[in-house]
Amino acid sequence: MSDKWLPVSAALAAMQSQITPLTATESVDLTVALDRVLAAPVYAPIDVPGFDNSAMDGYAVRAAEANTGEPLSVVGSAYAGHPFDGKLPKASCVRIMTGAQMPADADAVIMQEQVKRTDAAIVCQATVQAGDNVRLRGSDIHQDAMLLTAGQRLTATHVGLLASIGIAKVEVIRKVKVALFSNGDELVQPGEALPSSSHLYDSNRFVLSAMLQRLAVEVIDLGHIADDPEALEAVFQQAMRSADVVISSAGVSVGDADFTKDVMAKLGHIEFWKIAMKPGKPFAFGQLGSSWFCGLPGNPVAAVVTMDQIVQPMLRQLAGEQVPVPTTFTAEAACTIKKRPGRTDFQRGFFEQKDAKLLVRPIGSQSSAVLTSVAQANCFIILEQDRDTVATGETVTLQPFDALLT
Ligand SMILES: Nc1nc2c(c(=O)[nH]1)N[C@H]1C(S)=C(S)[C@@H](COP(=O)(O)OP(=O)(O)OC[C@H]3O[C@@H](n4cnc5c(N)ncnc54)[C@H](O)[C@@H]3O)O[C@H]1N2
Ligand code: MOO
Repeated sequence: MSDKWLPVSAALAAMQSQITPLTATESVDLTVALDRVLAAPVYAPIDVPGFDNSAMDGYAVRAAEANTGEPLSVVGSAYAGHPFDGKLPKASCVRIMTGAQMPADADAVIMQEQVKRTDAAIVCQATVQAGDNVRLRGSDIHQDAMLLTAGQRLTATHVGLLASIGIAKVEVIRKVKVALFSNGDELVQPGEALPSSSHLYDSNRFVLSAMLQRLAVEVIDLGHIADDPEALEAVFQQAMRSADVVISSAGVSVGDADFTKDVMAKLGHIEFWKIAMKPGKPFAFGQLGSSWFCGLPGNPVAAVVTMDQIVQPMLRQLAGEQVPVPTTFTAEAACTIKKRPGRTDFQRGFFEQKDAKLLVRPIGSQSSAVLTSVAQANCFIILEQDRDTVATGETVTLQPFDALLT
């Protein structure tokens, strides 16, 4: 077990080097495919659109005829799903609606606002180019093109794309199973009365479970465990039998009732338990039989930040996802930002655009016990490990809150 404070990048790299992505797959309906990770690439079986069609309500014409200024007789109509039947005679046009198939020998559509219509004919009032307002077959998706790759996490748009090529079921990696429990004699469950002034509500299990739901993992909620080594051992045994990853909150520091680390070390192997980050310094990572273990710190902000920054990439890798590098921006500090060298700070901040500048400032208390600081913020201000206090106007890195925190 490493007793050193690992830099954040080293902790992430150590975890990344050990995780082998799951390979078991399952076929799921498109209606429940959101956020699942694709097990294989998807190739388009058809062109989209499957036929040339109109982008506007108007008239399908031959551009050369439309530009003569001569009337074009309206010989029929085309609606979405009901094409014009037959050929377009000379000097004529077809009334056409958005999405309707183009008559075979028309090459453009003129919007109805740009024609003068009499009972049976139109005169075009604007110059028409061949191809105007025509959506060509295959202009969105080409048949046989690779539309999505293995390891992509399906967004709402991906679900729409899959529907647009007629796919009703997709092969995805099975869900990662995550067992979660909170720990501490002082904790009381929401809905119950606080028995004394030294009790508080168990918020960590709820915020962590909600964050996990955003990652489409299967959460096995093992509830709240007292500060009792035997009870902890029993829950660890149960968790490691049922889950790929066991996540606990609290008990990883050096207090006399911080048993999590000891029980974990007895049942498995702790790889490291200190990260040079603020908040989130005590964070235990290791192996419990064939499961992984992440021991999150008890302080609520530390639990949230380590779940977002440290556990999330690991769960996504395990889920078979090509894990993207988080988006960051360079911003200007709108005020002094206090910092001591030694740990990478993930300060809760608020960024906004002012003229051509992106300005950011810390928000609320930066104590790791104050959850409202996360609730009011829209980003992390990431201050490098060796950095000292930041003066107003200096450049800092900001990371907008991701889906787990919004
Ligand atoms: N001597 C030292 N003391 C502490 C150190 C240290 O390095 N040396 N590190 C501090 C840091 S940093 C953190 S973070 C905490 C982590 O402590 P634990 O993970 O052992 O957690 P606890 O001590 O049990 O609890 C800390 C704090 O969080 C509250 N808590 C715990 N669980 C929940 C929950 N489910 N919902 C809401 N709040 C929770 C708990 O009541 C405590 O107030 O250690 C520092 N100490
Ligand atoms: O990890 Mo602690 O968060 O600095 O309170």
